[in-house]
Order: sequence, then C-alpha cells, then structure tokens
Amino acid sequence: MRAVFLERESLDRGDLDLSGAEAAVDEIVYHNHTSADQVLERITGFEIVIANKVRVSRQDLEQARPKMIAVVATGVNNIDLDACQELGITVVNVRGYGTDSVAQHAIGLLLALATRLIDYHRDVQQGEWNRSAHFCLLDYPIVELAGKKLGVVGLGTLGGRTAELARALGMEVLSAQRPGGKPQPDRVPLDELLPQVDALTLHCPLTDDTRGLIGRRELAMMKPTAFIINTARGGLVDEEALVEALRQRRLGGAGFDVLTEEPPRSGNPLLDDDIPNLIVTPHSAWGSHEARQRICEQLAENIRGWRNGEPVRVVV
Ligand SMILES: NC(=O)C1=CN([C@@H]2O[C@H](COP(=O)(O)OP(=O)(O)OC[C@H]3O[C@@H](n4cnc5c(N)ncnc54)[C@H](O)[C@@H]3O)[C@@H](O)[C@H]2O)C=CC1
Ligand SMILES: O=C(O)C(=O)CO
Repeated sequence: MRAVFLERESLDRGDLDLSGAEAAVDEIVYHNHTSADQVLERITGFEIVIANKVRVSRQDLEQARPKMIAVVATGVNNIDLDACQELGITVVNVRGYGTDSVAQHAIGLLLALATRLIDYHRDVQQGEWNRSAHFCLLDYPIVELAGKKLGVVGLGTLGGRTAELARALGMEVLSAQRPGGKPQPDRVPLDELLPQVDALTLHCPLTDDTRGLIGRRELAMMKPTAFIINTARGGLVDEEALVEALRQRRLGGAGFDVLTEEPPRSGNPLLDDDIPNLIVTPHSAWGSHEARQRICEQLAENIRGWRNGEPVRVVV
C-alpha cells in the first residue's frame, strides 16, 4: 500500500516524528509542497493521499481514483467530498489535536484587541512613550472583557474550549443556534445573538451553508464597539464588508487567522496596513509543536484503522 504526502512542509518543519504513519504503509513518497495543478500527476498510482490544504478536485479524483484521502487538518473544505462519496473514496481527518492551541490563539486575538496591544507596542517602538508628558499612554480605548458577552458560532471542540477560556476571563457566553439544527435551550438564532454580543468568535466549518455567514447585513447588526475573531476559515466573513465596517468605525476591531485565499497571493483587502484595530495572523493558530505532533499520531491511527477495516475519524 503506497501513500503520497502532498504538502509535508505545511505540517512538518523537520521537527516531527512521522514514523507511525511510515510504519502503517509500505512506502510514503513525500512532496514538501504541491500546487493544485500538480495534484493529478502526483496522486496517480497511489492508494492513499495525504493532504493538508491543497485543493483536490473532482477531476483529479475521477482520473486518479485513490482509495483513501487522509487530511492532516480538521477542515476538509479543500477536498471535493461529494466526488469522494460518489467514487467510494474514504476521507478521514484529524480532530481535537490543537484544541488548546487554537483556543489560546482566539482568546489571544481578543485580548490583543481589547488591550490595543499592537497599537501601544508600535507607539512604544516609535518613541511615543519617551516623548509623552505623562507616565503612560492612553491614546487607544481599552476594554475590560470581564462582564462582557461573547458570541460563539460553532460550539464544537474549538468553540467549546474558547468559551471556557472566555468564562475564565469573566465573560458571559452565548452561542448561535445552527440553522436547521435541533433547537437547543442554551442557543439563540444568529440574528438574535449578533446585536447582543461585545465579541463574536467563529468556529464552524466552511461549507456551502456557512460561506458568507457574516456579511454586510450581519456586520450591521453588531454593536459598533464589537470585536470579531475568525480562527475558523476565510470565506465565512465578507472581507470587503468587514474592511468597510472597520474603516467607518461601525465595528470595534477584528482578529483574523484565516483568509479567503491562503497564502494571499492575489492580495486581500484585510492586508491593508491602515485599517483600525485589525490583527491578521498567518493561519498559525494550530501550529504549536504539540498540536502538530498529535496530527502525526492521528494520521498513523487513521491509516492503520482504514487498512484494518476499522476506519476512524471518517468524514465521508
Ligand atoms: N486556524 C486554525 O489553525 C484552525 C482552524 N480550524 C477550523 O475550525 C473549524 C472547527 O473545528 P472544530 O471545533 O474542531 O470542529 P467541530 O466539528 O468540533 O465543531 C464545529 C461546530 O460548528 C457547528 N456548526 C456548523 N455550522 C454551523 C452554523 N451555521 N452555525 C452554528 N454552528 C455551526 C457544528 O455543529 C459543530 O458543533 C474547522 O472546521 C476548521 O475549519 C481547525 C483547526 C485549526
Ligand atoms: O486543522 C485545520 O483545519 C487547520 O486549519 C489547520 O491546518
């Protein structure tokens, strides 16, 4: 049984132990990076495809016909799942590997926005404190999070842990009812949640149902002081509308770890350097060594389970 790992360097910078996955197959062929137009050629002839973020299309799958795709991420929005289902290709992913890493990042972004950490740090570096008449700088409004409301969209593994950390800061947590989902007493429809919250954090997957979930209309429903945190996926939020709202001070700030296009080769409206109280990180929330090593362990389990006829973490 042969496997091809399309994007090793997107997971492993030479600091991880992949011996479990290597032992689970006869051979792994490694590519450090693969672009979408190289996928077909590289997966042809392999039963198992290991992928992280590269787009694997219906056309690739129909022609190459792998038997299994092991995604070394939780999000599987880069894989044509309908095509996999139709072609009988098993897709597995990794889950809960980086819960503490991603939750600390989401809360880290929220804390940085509330304390204006980046703005004060930049002013200190630029000598504003040296020149100040007073012992402190007070040029950006500082928000105390305790007592404020956090809205969580996607109260699953990562949303749940982020909610716990927010409660530890003294925040009250509300969570959004999934449209069409079973009504739950502790959840409120998104439209009811948005006007109430002081901060919103997104943790739902990117699917056809959630693409554009937070658009111009939804941003307009939020408090002009509210923060929005996205460590889930680019595509959940209308980026142009977000920039507009931040520039017109109709929103208090935004912390984004994910963009619609990654890397943002064609640019992105959120990368302009004059947008007030915006922090963008390069999809790094998950990237602790501990989390990445857990991915390797789950990858090995996923391949072994599937080979033994007892597949685990099956998406389709
Ligand atoms: N920035 C990063 O480094 C990382 C980002 N992610 C992203 O985070 C996402 C969530 O990961 P987990 O929490 O592990 O997944 P999960 O499956 O445990 O939780 C997702 C939750 O979202 C809910 N949901 C789906 N659609 C919804 C909607 N329209 N409204 C409200 N709730 C909705 C689901 O019911 C589920 O409870 C992943 O799909 C991935 O895109 C995951 C890991 C790292
Ligand atoms: O696990 C995920 O979905 C991530 O985005 C990190 O790769």
